[in-house]
Amino acid sequence: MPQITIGGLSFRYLLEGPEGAPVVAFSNSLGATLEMWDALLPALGGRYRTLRYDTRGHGGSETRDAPTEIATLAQDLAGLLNALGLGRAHLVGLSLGGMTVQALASADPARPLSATLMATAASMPSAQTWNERAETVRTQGTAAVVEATLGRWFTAEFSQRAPETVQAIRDHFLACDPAGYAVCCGAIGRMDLRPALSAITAPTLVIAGRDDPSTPPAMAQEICDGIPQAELVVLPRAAHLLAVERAEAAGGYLRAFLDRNTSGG
Ligand SMILES: O=C(O)CC1=CCC(=O)O1
Repeated sequence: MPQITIGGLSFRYLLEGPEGAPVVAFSNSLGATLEMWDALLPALGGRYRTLRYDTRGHGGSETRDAPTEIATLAQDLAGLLNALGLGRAHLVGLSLGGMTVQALASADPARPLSATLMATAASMPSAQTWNERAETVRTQGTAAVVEATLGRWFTAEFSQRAPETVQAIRDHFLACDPAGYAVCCGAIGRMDLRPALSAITAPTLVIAGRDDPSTPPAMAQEICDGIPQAELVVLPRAAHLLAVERAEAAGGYLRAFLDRNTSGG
């Protein structure tokens, strides 16, 4: 898979789809990789050029083991789009990826053609909780938190029905660099994007999972309340990693939203 250097760090990415088509860029959640979008992408029907990448410190992307903010993750995404000559794009992120998209869309409102924020939040309690999780992972690896994490990411029903899918996500999570994971925990703990939400002028779709214990629908509602042009969808039978668990449904809402916000769509 290709690598590209942004700000002195090497990032793993995947650019697919017809050249010249509108670009849709995808940003992954904490402890996942660009493969988390595999099941959702077919819903876009080959109409879009899709860019996926591993967030710094995840999968095949490097990180610096130093305090890092969500704004820095947003600069990574902007730098990647610029380096690939892609410019404006529809931005899609889940959880940490959704925080990255909120930060980029508020810092540079002209950048997104639209923003889709899945299972995410503008602030997450509490800094202490995130620091404790970071410390656990630094000292014991991601294995120490994998069971609890998968319990938040998937409903019990889905874990029983799709064990191979869950296993693939588990494998990526276990392979995540502990420092990369911990650095992002610190960024989430310090994050407060709420004052910046009103700067987002792009059409915005917020998708929440009704059964998501990590970023429940109330957090999605808070985002919607802060963004002038936001619409909310709450998916039933969906825990946190709804782009995997409800790939078809989430992909269907995304596709309809993108089509509505693409000229000629
Ligand atoms: O790890 C979790 O359960 C919740 C989470 C917060 C940010 C993210 O990407 O995942």
